[in-house]
Order: sequence, then C-alpha cells, then structure tokens
Amino acid sequence: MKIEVVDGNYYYEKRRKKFPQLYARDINFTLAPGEIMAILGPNGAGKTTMLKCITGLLEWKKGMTLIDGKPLATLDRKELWKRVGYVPQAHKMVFGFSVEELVVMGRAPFISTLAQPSAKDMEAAHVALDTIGILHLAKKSCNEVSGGELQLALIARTLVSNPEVLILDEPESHLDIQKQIVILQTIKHLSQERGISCIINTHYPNHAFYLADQVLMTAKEKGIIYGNVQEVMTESRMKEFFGIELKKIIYEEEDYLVETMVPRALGTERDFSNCRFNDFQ
Ligand SMILES: Nc1ncnc2c1ncn2[C@@H]1O[C@H](COP(=O)(O)OP(=O)(O)OP(=O)(O)O)[C@@H](O)[C@H]1O
Repeated sequence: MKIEVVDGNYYYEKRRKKFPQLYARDINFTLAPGEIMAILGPNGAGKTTMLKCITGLLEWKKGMTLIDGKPLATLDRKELWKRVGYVPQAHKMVFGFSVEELVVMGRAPFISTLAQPSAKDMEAAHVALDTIGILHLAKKSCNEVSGGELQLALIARTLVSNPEVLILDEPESHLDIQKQIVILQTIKHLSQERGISCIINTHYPNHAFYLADQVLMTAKEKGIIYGNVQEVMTESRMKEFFGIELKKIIYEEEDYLVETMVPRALGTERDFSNCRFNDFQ
C-alpha cells in the first residue's frame, strides 16, 4: 500500500486562535510499500495528531491522505481498517478482557456484527501473540499485565488482521530494553518479509537509525523536515529541533555497525590530574 500526504495541516478548534496551524509548514510525504518512516519531534509537536490525521481518525483541516493514489475520504472505512493496523500509545486502561480477547478484537473488521470470533480468529490471535513472544499471557486479564505487556498485546492485536500498513505511536515507550528490541526487530521483519509499510512515532534517535528509511521531523516553530534518515538526522538538525547537543556515534565491528546519538550533556568532565604520562600511550 502506498501512503501519501499532500499539503496536510491541522488545528484543534479550542486552540485555533493561538495555533491556527499545528504545523509551521504543511506536511508532504510518500511512503512506498515496505518502507518505514519514523516521526520525531519534541513533546507536544503534534506527532500523535499527525498519525491520527494520516489514518483519518482526525480529518486534516488542509490537504489530504492518499491511499494508492485515492483520497482516503473516498474509501470504505471498514475495508481500510482491514488493511491498516493502528497501535495507539498504551495507557493503563481498565479492561475487563483477557489478553487473547483483546487481541482477537483485531479481527473485528473480518467478523460480521454480533458474530462470535471463530476458531480461525482465535488461532490468528494465538499466532500473533506467539510472534510478539507473549503467548503465555493469553489467558491473563488485561488488568493484571504490566504497561509494557499491554503495549505488546496491542501490537499483537494489529497483526491478527494481516495489515499492509502499521501505524505505531511510541510502541516502545513502556518497554524494557529487551522488549524494545523484540518490537523493533518485529517491525523490521514485518516490513522486510511481508512488505508491510510502517509509520512510527518515536522519541529514540537510535530506533530511527535502526528502522527508518525516511524520517519526518517536526517541532512547532521549526517547521518540518522530511528525507532519508542520514539527511535528516544530523547533529545540527537535532540541535535545531530539540535544542540540545547530540553526538552521533558509530559503533563498528568487522561487518556490523550501530549508529546512534548520545546527549553530550550527560557526559562528565574527565579528571586527568592523577594520570601519569604513560596512561595516555
Ligand atoms: N483533543 C485536543 N484538543 C486540543 N488540543 C490538543 C488535543 N490533543 C492534543 N492537543 C494539543 O496539540 C498539541 C499536539 O499534541 P500531540 O499529542 O499530537 O503531540 P505529540 O508530539 O504526540 O506529543 P508527545 O510527544 O508528548 O506524545 C499539544 O500541544 C497538545 O496539547
């Protein structure tokens, strides 16, 4: 599925006087099938709002989303949600459901109204739980799992409908580092093996380096930059958009490379007063 946004912009009615446009420049991008785009920006920059506008959960006040060249507004919503998986930010919601019930709800576009999920739907839910590595939680109540486990279940819920596109709002934000890696690798695998396109909001520059073909960076007064990850995520751009100095680090082994960015402010001054000359050799 190809997703395009043409001249998109938005405002919240309540805040229209102060912010007649949430984005200082209109949003334009094209995401080809199997590509991953990361959206980065400071808190409040409008990343969640952008995901909602892209998927039609909110209506752009200006511009539009095109799906395979057709305006999203002209598409049948039920058909669209068979093709698009949306993972919202996980809040501790009070669910009376078990994890497998939550996940099988992802099959809803395929289940006729009032019908019970079939054995095939249940099997799809278990496969999705297994893919994410939380099949053992299937029977647990959503009230009893941790925020991170709930986040994983929400991701599994989108996978049961075999989406062509995954839209993920900070999917790694409540997860420990091992589960973050599981999620990032799963997203990459889904894009490479199944050709699923992904749009992911993240606060982690190194996750964008790992995953993204393209990056869209936004900050209220700075506007929007969009391009490939190397073009957009430079030290000077990060300083401009986030107001802090981030240093790009490349860790290399023979045939292995990790790119990341670390905040310079978290370093400490080195004290060389007790070092002997030989220590520097
Ligand atoms: N329903 C709403 N009504 C009015 N203003 C809203 C509403 N939802 C969000 N906003 C405001 O719009 C701006 C963008 O919010 P949004 O949640 O899209 O930002 P974000 O970049 O995703 O933030 P974060 O990184 O903190 O999750 C914020 O200033 C927010 O307070």
